[in-house]
Amino acid sequence: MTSPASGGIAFRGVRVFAGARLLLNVPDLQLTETRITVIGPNGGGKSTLLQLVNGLVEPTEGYVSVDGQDTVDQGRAVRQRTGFVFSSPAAQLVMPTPLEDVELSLRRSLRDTSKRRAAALRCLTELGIAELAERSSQELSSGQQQLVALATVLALRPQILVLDEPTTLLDLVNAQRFNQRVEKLGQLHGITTITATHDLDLAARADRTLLVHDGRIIADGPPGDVISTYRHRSAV
Ligand SMILES: Nc1ncnc2c1ncn2[C@@H]1O[C@H](COP(=O)(O)OP(=O)(O)OP(=O)(O)O)[C@@H](O)[C@H]1O
Repeated sequence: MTSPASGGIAFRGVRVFAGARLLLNVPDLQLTETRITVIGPNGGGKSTLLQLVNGLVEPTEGYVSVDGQDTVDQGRAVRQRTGFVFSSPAAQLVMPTPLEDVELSLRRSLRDTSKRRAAALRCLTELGIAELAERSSQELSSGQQQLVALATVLALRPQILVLDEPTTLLDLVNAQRFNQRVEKLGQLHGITTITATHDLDLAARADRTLLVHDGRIIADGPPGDVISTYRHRSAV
């Protein structure tokens, strides 16, 4: 077992500024649960919090570590084990077809092109989208694109998966399908997931939920309690 000081995701004395403006203030946070959800109003700081986990945002003060590795000093190592899925899949799909995008993710870990192609296909198959492999990515629906974006990240077998409002563009059926696949693969491969979401049903399916408001974590604990606090505060 890892020690509480180094295991999981740790924030110590973290403050993020944009100029003089304080965007996020997290004095002390240790995340060791498998499924974590982050909720809160627009502009509260959820994305900033998530992006600190893999060094996409650097703390102005303090530090963030993943299993003892500093997200700034050891950013590359952290990013190798921490996959990030954005709300807009277009940001993550750069190749003409899904198969080529997953192959691109694997270019460093698998040099042999035929093995790489086979691994990319396996990854698409695992997500139930093998039939999309050679379609034009631009012509896929948002839901299909979001699953392909997830495949490009999962291909690298991350230990931690950070999902920033991943189902915003999806209809109810596709959002449920996406969430079920993430959940199933998370359990299958022992992946920790941290998901920012406005979907409170999804937020409830977690071991721990954080409520972020005005750049601070104002509630933290079992999802039911934290969601009630959020609903209570948001009541108009
Ligand atoms: N690069 C940046 N420069 C300046 N301010 C920023 C930057 N990125 C975010 N902010 C500000 O930081 C605050 C937190 O934004 P953030 O995107 O983290 O919130 P959020 O909770 O994810 O919001 P939403 O639910 O709308 O996605 C906002 O006031 C936003 O305007």
